[in-house]
Parts: sequence; C-alpha cells; structure tokens
Amino acid sequence: MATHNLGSSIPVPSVKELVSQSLKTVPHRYLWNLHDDHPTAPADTSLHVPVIDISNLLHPHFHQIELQKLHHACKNWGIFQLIGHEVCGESLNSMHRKSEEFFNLLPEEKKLYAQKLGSLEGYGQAFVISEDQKLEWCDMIFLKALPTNTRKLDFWPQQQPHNFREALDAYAHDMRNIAVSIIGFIAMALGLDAKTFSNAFKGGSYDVRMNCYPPCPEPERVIGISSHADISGITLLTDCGNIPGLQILKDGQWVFVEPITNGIVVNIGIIMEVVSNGIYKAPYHRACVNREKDRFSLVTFCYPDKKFEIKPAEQLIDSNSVALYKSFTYDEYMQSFYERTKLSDDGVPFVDTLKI
Ligand SMILES: O=C(O)CCC(=O)C(=O)O
Ligand SMILES: [Fe+2]
Repeated sequence: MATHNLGSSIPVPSVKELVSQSLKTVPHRYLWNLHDDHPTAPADTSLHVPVIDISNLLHPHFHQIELQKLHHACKNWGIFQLIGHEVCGESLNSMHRKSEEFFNLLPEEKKLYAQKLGSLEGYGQAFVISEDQKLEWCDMIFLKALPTNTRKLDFWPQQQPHNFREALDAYAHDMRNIAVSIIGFIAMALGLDAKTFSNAFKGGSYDVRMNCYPPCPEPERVIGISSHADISGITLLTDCGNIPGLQILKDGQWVFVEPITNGIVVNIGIIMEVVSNGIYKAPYHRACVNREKDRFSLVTFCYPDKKFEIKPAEQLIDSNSVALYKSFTYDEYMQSFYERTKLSDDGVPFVDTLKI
C-alpha cells in the first residue's frame, strides 16, 4: 500500500462555521473530559522552554556552549525555541498572512480544497475515524510541500488567497534549510558527525499543516489538538501573532510555550527519538484555545528521505548501550502508524510499539 493513501478522515463540520453561528455553549462532541489530565503549570512557573540561538551554534567562540545547551534542551525537554536564524520576518509573516486569509475565505471557497476520501491532504480535520469520536476545536489544511513532485496541487488554494502557492513554496524551502541545519547540530549534540543525517533530510519530505483555532465560549472544556507526540523526524512550528496555545508536557505539568517574535519552535519527533536510541524523546504536546481570538499556527513535519532506515544510529550502540528500538524501513514505519490511527485507542503509545 502506498503511504500517501494510508490516512483518511470522516468529514466533520468546520469549527469556524460553528463559531459564526454565535454559540453560547459548545456542542457535546467537542467537550473533553480533561479533569483527570495533568495540571497546567501556574503562570509564575520556573519552567520555561529552552531558547537556542543558532547564530551562537555557528560562531566559533560560542559554538561549544550553545551545543551543550542544545543537548540539554533535546534531552530534558525535546523542544526548544530557535532564534538567530536567517529566515527573515517578512517571509514568515507572508505565509502567516496567507494562511489566515485562507481560513477567512467563505466556506464554499475553502471547500474547493476539502480532503478527499483516502487522503489526509487538503482542508478539513485529521484522523476522525468514528462518528462518536471527540472532536478537536481546530480547522486545518494539510499539504505536502517538498519534494515538489509529491505536491497534490488540487489541494493548494489557487486564486484566493492571492499568491498562496508562491508563499508556501518559499516557506517550505526556508523550513527545509532550517531543518537541515538544525539536524546537523542535533547530530553533533549526540556526539555524531554533523553530516550523519544531512543528506537524508535534504532529500526528505516536508509536510505543512496550517491550523486555525477559532475562539471558544468554553475554552477550558475543549481542546485544539489533543495530547500527542509527532511522528516526524523533527517538527518546526511558527505561531502567527502572539497568542499562546501550544503546551508541552514537562515533569507532569502542561507548560505553555510563550511565543517569541520570529522564533521557530523545534520539537523532536518519534523518528529522531528512535535514531537517538531514546537519548532524546519526542515530547507530548497539545494546543489550547482561548475565548477571544482566532489562533493560527504553521507546522512543518520534517521527514528523512524514504531510503533512510529508522533505527538507533549504529554509532550510539556499543557494549554499554544496547539498541532500545527496532529497525524499520520508512514505509514500514509510516504504515504501522497509519494502521494504528484506524484502530480505537488501546492506550499504548505508538512509540512503545517501536521498542524492543
Ligand atoms: O498549533 C499548535 O500549537 C500545535 C500543533 C501541533 O502540535 C500539530 O499540528 O502537530
Ligand atoms: Fe504536534
């Protein structure tokens, strides 16, 4: 089975359309039982997502100390905010504007790009597999952006928003450059040669998910995206506007990732967890919504190329450290993930099924 046909979702109403009906209360399918969940860290918490300055990593004088910081960030958090990068604010803002303009189009204009049966790509919701499943307070459009031959342009908005395709093309290339560079530093932080994974990520896939979280009359009872770990190699997230929403599970508490202007949130995905033999872990995270404003985020899932074997890096395995994860081809890995999304939740995290 080809991996691109594995994901599929049952169509459900657009949350933005629901909100436009001036709801006072939330329909029951969106109400989650969040009481037995982990607490959210108090506003004055001392827990702050680490910030890594890539210009220090590139600087001969500061390289070593920043690399240590990167190692600790990946080991203790699995997430960090990247600053000092060369993607200019204008380029980020341009894609942010286009995604916002897309979600603000009329429903019938957005529906031109709706997901089709058997494909996750397009406008809609991810992984709705049953009619009684709880729903997330989020509309999204998911597009494969790189390599260019994987694009399904039918799902790419064309006339409206004007220049959407150009902006996404530029954005995806920017994200690939950042990913290749950061993956080199992650290899070094693991004590490996900087080039260990570079080629795999240069030729890898870059899938972009644009999320729109409309305001909600009862934000504490719904969830924008429920708790999950990303299956990517790494994920790059840019927040449009300064609206907090992303939370990361750290030491049993949900900690808000505070938006930094032009910062890029980087998180370790399950592929890098496997490759690092669990030295770095893919963190659980979720998105919360608020009462007042739409929140938009742009998420780029960065994958190695299809020839890359997903297994603990050989250089990390010796008589003192045995491999903790099995070995998979790219297709086996994707297939086993998508097969699980079709089943009802058995409580076993996907990553645990990869362990020896
Ligand atoms: O929008 C966010 O803050 C989180 C999005 C996310 O985790 C995802 O799309 O996988
Ligand atoms: Fe995620």
